[in-house]
This record gives sequence, structure tokens and C-alpha cells, in this order.
Amino acid sequence: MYHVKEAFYTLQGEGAQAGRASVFCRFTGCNLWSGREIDRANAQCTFCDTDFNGTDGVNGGRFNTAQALAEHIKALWPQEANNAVPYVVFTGGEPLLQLDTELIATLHSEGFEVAVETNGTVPAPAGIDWLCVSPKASNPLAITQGDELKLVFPQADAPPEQFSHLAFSHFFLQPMDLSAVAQKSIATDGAATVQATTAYCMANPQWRLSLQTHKIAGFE
Ligand SMILES: C[S@@+](CC[C@H](N)C(=O)[O-])C[C@H]1O[C@@H](n2cnc3c(N)ncnc32)[C@H](O)[C@@H]1O
Ligand SMILES: Nc1nc2[nH]cc(C(=O)O)c2c(=O)[nH]1
Ligand code: SF4
Ligand SMILES: [Mg+2]
Repeated sequence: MYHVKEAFYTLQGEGAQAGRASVFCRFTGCNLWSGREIDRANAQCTFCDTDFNGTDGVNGGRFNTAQALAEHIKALWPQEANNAVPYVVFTGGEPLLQLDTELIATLHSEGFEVAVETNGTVPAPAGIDWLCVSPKASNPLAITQGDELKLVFPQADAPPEQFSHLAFSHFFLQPMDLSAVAQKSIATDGAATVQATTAYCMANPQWRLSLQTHKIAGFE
């Protein structure tokens, strides 16, 4: 059984695939935070910008089989888009608590490329086409290679230098956005955070700036 918070057609807003048409499938639940505000300050990941609990979002629900979820995802891809490769991004919550080889294989047989946004603490199933790892504080990584390492910056317990030698093809720093976080424990000047991230990338050109373009442009 797969639990899905929401699923929708949009553009990837972040990182190396920013701007690419994508079906987003947001799985319910995470291993680093309960998703309840009352637990945020003591969670292993404290700055999450996402509501991932329940199955009550747009196109959310419970799916008994990989085939049922794959068909649900396929129906969100525009049928007239014949000369583009269909692309699905699994996120959450933590998608690797639920994504398995059967669902990946089923989507491949429907012609999809499969991307994942993960915190990297859970091993990845085989067959993922685009793997983006976003480390969280001092939580140890179970995944140390992939396509893209996208670090939210700054994190006191996760400086970029700690990850710069890992086997990823792209390295991104994404400014921490606390504008939607109710219980603010860290400095919240968004402009200063973007400036500090820009300065780090200019001083360390291995790293590129990732802005959350969906928040700037106002889409989901
Ligand atoms: C909501 S997470 C879900 C996937 C997975 N649990 C993870 O953390 O990568 C999706 C992406 O949003 C990023 N993110 C979460 N909260 C953020 C925030 N407040 N500011 C900037 N990026 C954030 C994460 O680091 C991750 O790259
Ligand atoms: N447009 C858009 N791009 C995204 N990239 C990563 C997201 C996520 O929440 O995982 C996300 C999201 O929620 N929306
Ligand atoms: S690991 Fe990802 S989904 Fe979980 S709380 Fe952190 S940012 Fe949110
Ligand atoms: Mg998001």
C-alpha cells in the first residue's frame, strides 16, 4: 500500500532539472520529522517547508498496487505531449520510505523517467533515473552518490565542505526559506540567507545556486 499526500503536474522548481515539466508525487510521512509543528524544534530536520501528513491533498490517496499508482501518475501527464519524455518526481515527506523497484519498473514500462528528492538517510532502490540527495544536519547519509547533491544552506551541522568530495555530478546550495515556518528558531532574514548562499557559491565555484523558482513564480 502506498500513501500519497498529493500529486500534481507542474515544473520542477529546483536544482539541475529546474524548469522541466514533471508530475510530482508527494508521499506521506518522513523519518526526520513527524510533520507536527509541536515537534519541529526537537526534530532531526527542523526547517521543512512542506505539509506531508495524511492523504488529503490534491490527487492524494491510498494505492493498493504499483500499477494503480502508476496509472494515477500517468493520468496527470498531458496526453498531447507526445514528443517529450514523461517525467515523475517522487518527493515527500521522505519518498524512499515507500518507493520500491516494482513502482519504478511499472513507471518505466509506461515510458516515464523517475526522479527522486531524498534526505539521503534511507538506501535507494535500483533503477532511479535522477537521484537528488539533500542532507539534513548531522543525520548520517546512506546514499553517498547520485546525480545531484542539493544542500539547504546554511545548516550549522551540515557545512558544504562535508559533502564536496562525494560522488555526485552536480552540487547545489539552496537558501533556507523560513518564511512559511511558524516556529522560528534560526535567523529568518531571507534576503541575507540568499546573499550568504550567493557569496559561498562565488567563493567555491564547485557549488551552484539553486533558487526555489516555484516560490518566486508562484506555482506549486
Ligand atoms: C520537502 S523535501 C522532501 C524530500 C526529502 N525529504 C528531502 O528532504 O530531500 C524537498 C526539498 O525541499 C528542500 N527544503 C525543505 N525545506 C526547505 C526550506 N525551508 N528551504 C529550502 N529548501 C527546503 C529539501 O531540502 C529538499 O531538497
Ligand atoms: N515546483 C516544485 N518543485 C519542487 N522541487 C522539489 C519540491 C519538493 O517539495 O520536493 C518541489 C515542489 O514542491 N514544487
Ligand atoms: S527530511 Fe525532507 S520531508 Fe523530512 S522534514 Fe526534512 S525537508 Fe521535510
Ligand atoms: Mg517543495
